[in-house]
Amino acid sequence: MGIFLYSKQRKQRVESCIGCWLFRYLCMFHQKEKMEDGLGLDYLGPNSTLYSSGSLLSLLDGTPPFVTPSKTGSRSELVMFPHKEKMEDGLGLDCLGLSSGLYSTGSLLSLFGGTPPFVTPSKTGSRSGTLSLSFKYSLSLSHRHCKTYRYEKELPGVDIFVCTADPAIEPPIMVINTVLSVMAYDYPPEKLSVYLSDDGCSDLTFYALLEASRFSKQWLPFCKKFQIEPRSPAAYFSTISKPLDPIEAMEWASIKKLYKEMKNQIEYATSQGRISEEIRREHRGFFEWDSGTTRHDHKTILQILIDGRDPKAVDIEGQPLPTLVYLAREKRPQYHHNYKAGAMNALIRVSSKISNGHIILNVDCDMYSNNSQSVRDALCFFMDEEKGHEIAYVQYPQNFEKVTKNDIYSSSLRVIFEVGIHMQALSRILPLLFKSPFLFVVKKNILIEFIILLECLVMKVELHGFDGNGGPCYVGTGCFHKRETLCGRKYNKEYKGELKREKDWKVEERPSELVETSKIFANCTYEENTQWGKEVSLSLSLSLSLSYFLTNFMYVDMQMGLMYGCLVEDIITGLAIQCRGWKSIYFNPDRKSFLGLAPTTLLQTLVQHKRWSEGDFEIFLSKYCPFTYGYGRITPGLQIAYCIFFLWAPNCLATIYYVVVPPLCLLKGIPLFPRISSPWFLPFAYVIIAKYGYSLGEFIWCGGTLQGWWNDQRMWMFKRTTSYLFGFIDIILRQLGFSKSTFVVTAKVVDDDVSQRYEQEIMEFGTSSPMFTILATLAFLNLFSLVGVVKRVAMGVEISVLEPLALQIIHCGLLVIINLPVYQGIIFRKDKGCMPPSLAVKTVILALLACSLPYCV
Ligand SMILES: O=c1ccn([C@@H]2O[C@H](COP(=O)(O)OP(=O)(O)O[C@H]3O[C@H](CO)[C@@H](O)[C@H](O)[C@H]3O)[C@@H](O)[C@H]2O)c(=O)[nH]1
Ligand SMILES: [Mn+2]
Repeated sequence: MGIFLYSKQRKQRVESCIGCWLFRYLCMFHQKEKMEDGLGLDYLGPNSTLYSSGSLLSLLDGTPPFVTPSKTGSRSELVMFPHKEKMEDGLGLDCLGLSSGLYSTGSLLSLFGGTPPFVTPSKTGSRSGTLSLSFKYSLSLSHRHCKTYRYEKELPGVDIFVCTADPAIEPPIMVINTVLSVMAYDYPPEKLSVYLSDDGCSDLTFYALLEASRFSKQWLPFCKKFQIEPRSPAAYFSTISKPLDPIEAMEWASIKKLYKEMKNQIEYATSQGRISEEIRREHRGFFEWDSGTTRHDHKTILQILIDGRDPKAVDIEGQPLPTLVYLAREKRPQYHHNYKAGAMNALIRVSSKISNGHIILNVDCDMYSNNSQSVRDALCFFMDEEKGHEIAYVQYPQNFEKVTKNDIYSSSLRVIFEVGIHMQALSRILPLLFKSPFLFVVKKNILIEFIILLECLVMKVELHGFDGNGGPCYVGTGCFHKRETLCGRKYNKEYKGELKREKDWKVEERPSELVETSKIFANCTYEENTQWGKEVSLSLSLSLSLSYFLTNFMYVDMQMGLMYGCLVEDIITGLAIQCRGWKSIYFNPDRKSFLGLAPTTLLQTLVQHKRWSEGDFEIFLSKYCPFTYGYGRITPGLQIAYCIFFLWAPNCLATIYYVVVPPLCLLKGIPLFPRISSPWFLPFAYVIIAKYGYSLGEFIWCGGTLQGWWNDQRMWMFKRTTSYLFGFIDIILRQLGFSKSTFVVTAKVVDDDVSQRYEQEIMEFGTSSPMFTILATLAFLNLFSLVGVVKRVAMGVEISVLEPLALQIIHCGLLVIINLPVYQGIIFRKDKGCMPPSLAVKTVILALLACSLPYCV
């Protein structure tokens, strides 16, 4: 065991716990190869990859043959060509409106004034050499337009589910901003339905949604008329200042005023904690809340606030509005509500009666849409005539707004989601490079090869790595699903998926009848003796023969909706879908599609990670372990990829060892590592430098700062010694039948002074928590150990005596430096975010006790 096992590494891979560097590199190369031969990543994220390289290379001279990486021949044959053909004949990406997505990804298009021949890779490029640009453009334009028209009509219905759980920690004004942003998608409104699931069953949230339904009549036409982005009013008004155009400016001012009024009213009601009688009388929906209604005990409340079928449901310009529905599913103390998974399943059923959209988008209430094209972009994958039928879901990354520069809590999950901002930088530098004498030395295409290789390397960060092996996991928000795959359908080669099918969805019932008949689907008893949320455990052979028997039948895998009993319902559901043979897509365009709120206090972050690591590890120990359940169903690469997350929790053991044992041994003078003069020191030094160099390089490539990386290292250590430890213990206790898991909803509001400290990147403690007790005790333990060494030196102990302990001293010193914010929080700070004094006393005593341990044995 070496110090290199000391787990401060950022990617939390399996090997950090078991020392399997080899394993890691096998895993990496596997992913890399996938990307290079193009079977994986590029297909699954064609635009992010191809067009980013496209935009870069176009700057050189726009020669498209270089756009496709050379090794992707096989990929191109397999996948890109269908896309390409579609782009050329206008059936695919462009006609669905992805072209605008391409503009926003900074693609070639923007450089050539939208001239399509340059959008597509190699074959088109050579053609464009033979045909004149304008001739081809005018040809494709006419061709394209009629196909666009045809596709527009074929667009499927899309149901959007927004989940909220508690008006106190998820303020209604934030929730409706998310709702408004998704209502304003650039998509035919008659095919769009937005559902808000309120697990808090709060009339405050209902009131906010009612206000939003009124405001949408002005907001939606405004968004569409001026093509604004983002379409969450709060985000729009906080980022975009008054437009210069006088007409737009006037409308801007009036709609801003309207928004402010609405916001004030909602916030006033929220601060009062109740709805006034006057407002109550405005809508009969409020009468559903009677004196007996409590959050955990109430009947189903379902209200269709905008009925898309109603010809009178139009905005101020007479254009139809999307359907808008409020749902608080029934809750009874004797029935487990299964948290978000339960809410989603109720939504799936209720929506199947009301609008039955073929595609379902799921967003958390704190994640607004930042890109009005996202629906059309996602549909390009589903509607692809060659490969679309294989795809179960399209996952966008989770991006966060208001993350501070150095991301003190490391909440942006940069390496997990990021594609590599370096592309933008490179695209600026390269043209200069090519103009330089450097060109004479290195041949242009060799350099291009090199860049592409570099790109492959950098893009190989976690979700992109998944993408190379069959598709990303489902991460709970910003994900488009095919309804039927979410309802348990198994992939079947013969089935080509009929997106048009539900276009004919007609509901004849009157609105009040429709509400009554749909309500039943959200009742507690509805799921009794059904497959919702569960999977019937059949013996393997039986299930195999059944599957065989039912191949042409509909739902084979005996499980419907999101799965219950797991804290990360999203991950396990995605895994189950992939195991049913489906592919998924990771799509990460330059213009972020969704922006959410990251936790802004240390405790929130640690609690969130406890839930994640606990849920993930639980899957690993369950029958859904990717290595056993996934065997033969998903690729080995994907099995390994899942385990990057699933083994977060047990990682705590290695870290705790390295934070506790070396300082204790140092106190007693027991050397644990080789001397600096010994040749055995070299492998240690190599691994430490290589590991941290790699991690730092990766972080910077992904757009982070040096300080950000250091913060990230600290957060990994904190998470591993607290969140993962608690998650690990909870799982063990649960296996033994001692405890039950609970979903602790992350708070989305903090006091002003807390958010001020967050902006100043000052670490927030403020309360007593067992997690802080551990952090502070470990920090003091290392400090005391280091002080012990300094004392020995001061007392005249020769340096040579300490030489065998050199690595341990450095290790301890680094831990002290990384823990500086903890000491500050205990000793130097006096603000409200400091550590409570009682905690300080307790942890110092604990650390002293620990320090005395080596002397007792
Ligand atoms: O009983 C519940 C609990 C939560 N939620 C909603 O679930 C979402 C996620 O909750 P949050 O506290 O924000 O958790 P996060 O850790 O930020 O969420 C991530 O991780 C979760 C799994 O742990 C996924 O469900 C989420 O989609 C994913 O964004 C929120 O919209 C909640 O309103 C419910 O609807 N009902
Ligand atoms: Mn969240």
